[in-house]
Amino acid sequence: MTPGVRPLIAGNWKMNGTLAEAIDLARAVAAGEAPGVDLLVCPPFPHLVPVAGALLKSEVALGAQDCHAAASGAHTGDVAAPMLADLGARYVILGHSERRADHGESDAIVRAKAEAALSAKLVPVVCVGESEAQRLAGEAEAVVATQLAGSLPDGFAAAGGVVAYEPVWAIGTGRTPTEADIAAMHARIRAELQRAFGEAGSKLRILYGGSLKPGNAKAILALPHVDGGLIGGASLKAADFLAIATAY
Ligand SMILES: O=C[C@H](O)COP(=O)(O)O
Repeated sequence: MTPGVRPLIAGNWKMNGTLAEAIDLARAVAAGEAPGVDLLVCPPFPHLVPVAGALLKSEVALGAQDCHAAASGAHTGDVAAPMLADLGARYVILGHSERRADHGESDAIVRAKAEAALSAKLVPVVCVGESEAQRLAGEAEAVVATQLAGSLPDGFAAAGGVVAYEPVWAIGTGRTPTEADIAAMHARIRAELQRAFGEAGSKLRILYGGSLKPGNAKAILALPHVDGGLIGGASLKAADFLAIATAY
């Protein structure tokens, strides 16, 4: 963790669950307690409105998993950032490796989407991370630095933007980098944020994502510059999600 920075524990529900399951999950998370920690859940688009309703009387924030770079227009099947803000979302995940892979999202596209999010007063959660081949080649930090340089827009720091480091090979696999490797990468991301945004970059939240579970959360979340987590699989069980959130 970074001294003086309030941790963020975010659940990325990806493309999972029925509507009834989403509402039950949201209610269970809302009923939990994680003192000193910000909680965020990011359901699939069709579940955003009912989940917003389930979270109404709680402190748990709502986020989406993507937005379009344009504020409106002829983009069949897409969702604009102002629409998300309108229904109560406060955050939007952008540039997740699954979107980079499934939809060919480049750093430039992610940056354009982040600009749209900022314009709509949404906090972007910009994901970066290397492939296994890149890590084995010793390129992990350089790859992530390039992604950050290409993906983060002006105004990112002023809006309290969030970076999520997610090694692609650790997502949904049960594998994680060593604690030393996570700490080294988060230190590098911190240095890049400070280079880009000056002092404001010192306090931006840097999340770790990739097979974060109740069993490894305490050790990983205690590392320097790890200011929370972006959680996939384990966020689909309220007990596991809350166990991670209370691991500090
Ligand atoms: O956005 C979340 C990440 O992709 C991590 O997913 P995971 O916790 O299932 O490995």
